[in-house]
Amino acid sequence: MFSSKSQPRVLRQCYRCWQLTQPGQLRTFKVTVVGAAGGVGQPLCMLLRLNKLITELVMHDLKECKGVATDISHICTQQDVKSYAGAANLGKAIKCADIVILPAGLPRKPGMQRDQLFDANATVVAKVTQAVAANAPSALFAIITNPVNSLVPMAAEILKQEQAYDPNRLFGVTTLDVVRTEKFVSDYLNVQPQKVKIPVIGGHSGITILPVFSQCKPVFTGEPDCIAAMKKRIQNAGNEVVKAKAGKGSATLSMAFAAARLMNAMLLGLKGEKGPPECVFVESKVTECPFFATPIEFGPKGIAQNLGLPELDDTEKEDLKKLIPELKIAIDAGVKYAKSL
Ligand SMILES: NC(=O)c1ccc[n+]([C@@H]2O[C@H](COP(=O)([O-])OP(=O)(O)OC[C@H]3O[C@@H](n4cnc5c(N)ncnc54)[C@H](O)[C@@H]3O)[C@@H](O)[C@H]2O)c1
Ligand SMILES: O=C(O)C[C@H](O)C(=O)O
Repeated sequence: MFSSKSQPRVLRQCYRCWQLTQPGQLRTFKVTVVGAAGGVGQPLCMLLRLNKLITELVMHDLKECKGVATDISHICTQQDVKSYAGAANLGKAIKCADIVILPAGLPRKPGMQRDQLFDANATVVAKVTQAVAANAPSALFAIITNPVNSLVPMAAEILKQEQAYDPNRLFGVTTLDVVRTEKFVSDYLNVQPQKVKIPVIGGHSGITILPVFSQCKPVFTGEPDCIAAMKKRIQNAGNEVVKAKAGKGSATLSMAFAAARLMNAMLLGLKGEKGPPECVFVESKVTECPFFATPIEFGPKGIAQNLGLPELDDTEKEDLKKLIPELKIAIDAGVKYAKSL
């Protein structure tokens, strides 16, 4: 185990535990990144080093990630950085984490669909889910690993089997779809991306990704043809990156940015502050799909409020009708797999 504060270890107690014993101290937060040595994991850890709400950043990977952790620990922000390698150390890495974020597993190669990753990545997510149930059942658990549409329902089922399921604490990360949409819309409208607010609902694959242009702020001024083209680009943006990387993986840096943004909203919620809502794939009753991404407000126990379906125009209602059967199939595949374990 690597620890940035490992000298002298005998005299030290965990900074987070020490802080919690101090009168008047605010809550501190431990975030564990599982898959931390990977393409998404490394830049995500770097961005999380900049988050003042995190007091302990723990990196875990099957591979040795001491080098990356040492490197990242030299960034001059106040945080304890630890790293663990190997399946045997997963429990220790996760123990008592406030948030576990999971970018572990295989990325796509050109020509692949996300659901073709299911066989390889279901095993990874299942193992990590069991470890979360055993070591950090109160943690918020955010899954980046693809296919999100199947692996999040699968994780929910495993958590139920382990009697550790709280639907307010399990999330599929779809923030990259929102980040992309904000960027493409801001370029079109010629405004700053930070000024654009637009919900992206549904799931995280093809037509299940539904950007709700009718609710865009500022108002999206494009004609229907332009909206259709932009919607298609958003739904295929993952492919755009996979193709451009030509066999060297899928989106990593933009994903890290998106996940760091989501982590900040969740941490603000945990701290009891009202952060910005973010669209996330969660257990849901807003449509016929048992899991669905809608804008979520975070609080001290995870989901504080699901803001539900935004108002939709006629085209968006049609798109919603089309996406539901596809999303249901993906959800069922995850649940079926979990039940077969
Ligand atoms: N939700 C999204 O929007 C989104 C965006 C980008 C990538 N992804 C997904 O994220 C995943 C990771 O992508 P990447 O580019 O970082 O891949 P990568 O291959 O670069 O990194 C994955 C890392 O996971 C580690 N790993 C594998 N199994 C593990 C286990 N059981 N425990 C701990 N670590 C383990 C590997 O050693 C590796 O370091 C992929 O499934 C990809 O499709 C999702
Ligand atoms: O496209 C992928 O496979 C990775 C990710 O889901 C993305 O949207 O970029």
